[in-house]
Amino acid sequence: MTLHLQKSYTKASSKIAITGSKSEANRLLILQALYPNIKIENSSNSDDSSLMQKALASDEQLIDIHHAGTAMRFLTAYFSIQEGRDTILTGSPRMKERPIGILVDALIALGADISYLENDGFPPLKIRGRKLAKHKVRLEANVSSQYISALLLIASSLENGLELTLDGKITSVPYIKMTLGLLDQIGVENSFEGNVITIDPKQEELKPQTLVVESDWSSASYFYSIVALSEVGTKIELSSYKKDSLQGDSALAKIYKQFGVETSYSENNITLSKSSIVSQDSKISLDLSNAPDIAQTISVTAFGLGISCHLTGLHTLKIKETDRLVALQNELSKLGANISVTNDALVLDVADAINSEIEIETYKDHRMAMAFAPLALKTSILIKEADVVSKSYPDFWKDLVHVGFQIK
Ligand SMILES: O=C(O)C1=C[C@@H](OP(=O)(O)O)[C@@H](O)[C@H](O)C1
Ligand SMILES: C=C(OP(=O)(O)O)C(=O)O
Repeated sequence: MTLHLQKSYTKASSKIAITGSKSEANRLLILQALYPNIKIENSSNSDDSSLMQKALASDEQLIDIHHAGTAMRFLTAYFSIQEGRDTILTGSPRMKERPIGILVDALIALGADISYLENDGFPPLKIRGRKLAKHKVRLEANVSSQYISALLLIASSLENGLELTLDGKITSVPYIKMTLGLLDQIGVENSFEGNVITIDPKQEELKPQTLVVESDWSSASYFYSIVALSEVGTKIELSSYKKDSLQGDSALAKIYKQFGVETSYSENNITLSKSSIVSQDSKISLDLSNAPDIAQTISVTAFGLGISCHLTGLHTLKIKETDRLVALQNELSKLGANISVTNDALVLDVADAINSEIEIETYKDHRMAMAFAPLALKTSILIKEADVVSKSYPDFWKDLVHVGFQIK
C-alpha cells in the first residue's frame, strides 16, 4: 500500500495515546514466561510484541518471529533453557541476514545446544533446550545490546545466576540498563560495574505483581519531529510518559530543544510545544550510540528544517530492519538533500529546496515510513509499503490524521 500524504498542517493542539514500549513489553513477556505471577499493563500493541506473545504461548516446534529482532534474540536464550524441548527459531528473509553468532557462542559457552540450519552465525536456529551448567561468560559488546539483554533476562533462572564480562565499547547501553531496571523491579539482584554484569539466581516464585509499561519513546519521536516542523505554538500531548524513564530514547526531550521543541511533564503525560524558530545557521552534532532508533527521525527533522547535521555512533544501523544508513542516503537524496554516510556516521548539509511528490521506499523498515511522514508538513510526499509501521506502531497513520495530516 502506497500512501499519498498531501501538504498538511498540524492542529494547534491535539492529544495522542501511544501504547507501551515494545522493548519493555518484550522483556516483560520473557520474564512473565519465567515468573508467571507477573502481570503487565499498558503493554505494546506492536507486531513485535504480538509475535513474542504468540511464540511464548506456542507449543509448536517451529517458531517464526518475522522481523522482530528482540524476539529473535530473547527467545534464543529463552528456548535454550527449556529443558527437553526442541525448537526451530526462524524469521523473515532480513532476519536471516541479521547476525546472532555472538549470542549463540555465549549461550554455547554456558552449556547450550544450538546449531545453525542455514548460514553459520545467522537464523534459523535449532535449539535443544537443556540446563545450562556454567555461569560465567564474556562477549563482544559493540555489535548489539540485544545479545546482552537476552542473557540477562534468563540469568536469574540459572542455578548460579550469571557473571557476564563485556568486551569492547558497549553499544546501546540504555537498553542494557532497561533490562537491569526491570530485573530490579521484580526483585532480581544485579550489579553493573565497569564491564562486568552480575545477576543473582532467583528460582523461587515471585509474589504476584503488576508492572505498568511506560509508553514508547521511539514512537514519540515522530511527534517530536512533527512539532519541530510545525508553526510556533503547536502543541501535542502524549499520554503515559514520565521524566524518569527506562527508555534511552527519552533523550528526545533534550535533543529536540535544539529544534525548538520544549517538553513539559505533568503527572503521567508529556506535552511537546514548538517554542521557537530555529536559525538556519545552526548545526546539530550528536552521538547516537545510546539511541540508535531515533537517528532516522532526527536526520529527517534536520532536513525538513533546512539545518545541517552530523550524526555519529551509528554503527548498529547497518544490521537493523534494513541498512538504515544506505536507506537514509537513498531517500533523502531523492528529496534533494546533500547527504553522505560512512559505516557509522551521517553528514547532512543544508539543501536548497525539498522536492515534491517523491515516492519514499521503506525497505520493510517501519522507521523509514514513520521518519519521512512528517515531511508532509513541508511538501506532498508518497510513502510506499506504508503498512510496515505495524512492526512497532500499528496506529501510526490513524494518529497522524488525528493531528491534522491529510492522507489518501
Ligand atoms: O533491546 C532492545 O529492546 C533494543 C535494542 C536496540 O538494538 P541494538 O542493541 O542492536 O542497537 C534497539 O535498536 C532496538 O530497537 C531495541
Ligand atoms: C531495530 C529495531 O528493532 P529490532 O532490532 O527489535 O528488530 C527497531 O525497532 O528500530
